[in-house]
Amino acid sequence: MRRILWFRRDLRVKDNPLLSLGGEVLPIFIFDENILSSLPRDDKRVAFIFFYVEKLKKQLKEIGLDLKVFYAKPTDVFEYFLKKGFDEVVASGDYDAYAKQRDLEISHKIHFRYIQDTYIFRHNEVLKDDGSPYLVFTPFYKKARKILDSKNIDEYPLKEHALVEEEYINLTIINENEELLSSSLELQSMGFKEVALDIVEPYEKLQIFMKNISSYKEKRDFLESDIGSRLSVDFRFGTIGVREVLRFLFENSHLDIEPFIRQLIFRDFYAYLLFHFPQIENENYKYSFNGIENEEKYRTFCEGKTGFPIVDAGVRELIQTGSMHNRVRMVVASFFTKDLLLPWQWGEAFFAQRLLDYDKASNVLSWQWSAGTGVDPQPYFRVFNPYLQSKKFDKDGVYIKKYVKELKDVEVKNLHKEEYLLEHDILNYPKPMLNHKEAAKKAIEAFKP
Ligand SMILES: Cc1cc2nc3c(=O)[nH]c(=O)nc-3n(C[C@H](O)[C@H](O)[C@H](O)COP(=O)(O)OP(=O)(O)OC[C@H]3O[C@@H](n4cnc5c(N)ncnc54)[C@H](O)[C@@H]3O)c2cc1C
Repeated sequence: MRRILWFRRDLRVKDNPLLSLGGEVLPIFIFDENILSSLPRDDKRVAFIFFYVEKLKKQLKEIGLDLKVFYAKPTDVFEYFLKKGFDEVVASGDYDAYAKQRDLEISHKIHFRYIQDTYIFRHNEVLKDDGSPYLVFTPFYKKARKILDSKNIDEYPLKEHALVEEEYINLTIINENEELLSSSLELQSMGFKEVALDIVEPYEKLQIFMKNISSYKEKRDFLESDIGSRLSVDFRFGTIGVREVLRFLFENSHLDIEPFIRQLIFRDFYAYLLFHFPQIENENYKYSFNGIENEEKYRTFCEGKTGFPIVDAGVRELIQTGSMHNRVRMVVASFFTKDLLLPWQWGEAFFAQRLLDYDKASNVLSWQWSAGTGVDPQPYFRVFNPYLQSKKFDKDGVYIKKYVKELKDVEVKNLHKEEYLLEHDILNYPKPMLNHKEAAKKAIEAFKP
């Protein structure tokens, strides 16, 4: 068997099912021109992926293999391989519409084999007794948890492979005339800039996180302590496998690991819903109301100048770091869809452009959850009060003051008070752009089925 091993969301050697097949192989990674061409030249994700692609190449060399790296449209890459006598291409699944269509087109050229890696469960592994997909998380979680007790965490053994002869040193570019060009393997060859990244290796994150895992449930929402694992970006690009994390957790089962396992299963649930209900990528699952387009409100939000401290801090954190605390994502998405009544798709796209851990399933489903329009959403009449949220989860205003410097001299208690913010001028910081109570009332009316 001659196989192309297509690394995509699994940028690692350890416990990678791609490397458990054996035979003659050509490992590849494609910087997808269709996706990259619209990104800013200093996109942090491209730099992050590049860092791990180089690392993967090194790791593969250590086991006698290598990685051929392309900057091209994936269909052009497989066109190139057509005459080279490969039996199949193997890759782990990707559930969003673009990825599915891309894989379908490639499967018309070469036999395409999916393997399970990105998620804990296959899309058809956790079903109701009548064979239909679950629509509510808790029963999904209960069934998934039973399966997990007996399987899905074993490590894939690394097999012996023979490396297909190819040129591996350089970056292979396929241009618009389908010509193959060779360039040095660096970000600049694709037109991107080096970006300073604060990369912490996933194993190190896991070690740090395990020290706090017992207080994860109780403290994960609090912004100052911020004790989350920060592994979302690693799950996104497979720089650590979810099976490995689960094995590690089970080895520490004397600690309170369940709340964290629940979140991992949540991630699976969202991908599962996107697989079974692909239309939710763009459309509401529930209720027809879909926000009111308003460019001006949108711009104010994107600049982090709504006058709502917790919302502005979240937006600015995202712009500066490529991340946002989970609790703040929930507050921001609620504010966006309910207070501002903007279409959730706009907010989803705003996050998509900036989140380092951007994942179509988690992002779309979370935005639809916040808007109350998703498969298993919060009730449409639940509107987060941004002031109460910040009072509870950022009591001392540490998070807010970190990202909204204009508020550094404001007394902490006033950061959480609408009347104060509406009535006082704060140098260089706007007044709240709306009254929350009135906005919440309007939202409930608008979303009411
Ligand atoms: C509006 C909105 C948009 C979001 N967009 C994304 C996204 O694009 N990519 C993404 O990975 N997560 C997204 N999330 C979920 C969550 O905010 C992040 O996974 C989390 O903040 C990552 O931090 P962590 O790794 O420290 O998480 P931890 O608290 O350590 O959780 C462990 C892992 O569980 C998973 N997880 C945790 N919470 C959720 C959740 N609510 N939904 C799905 N998976 C979860 C993640 O893979 C995470 O790494 C979004 C949440 C909201 C409310």
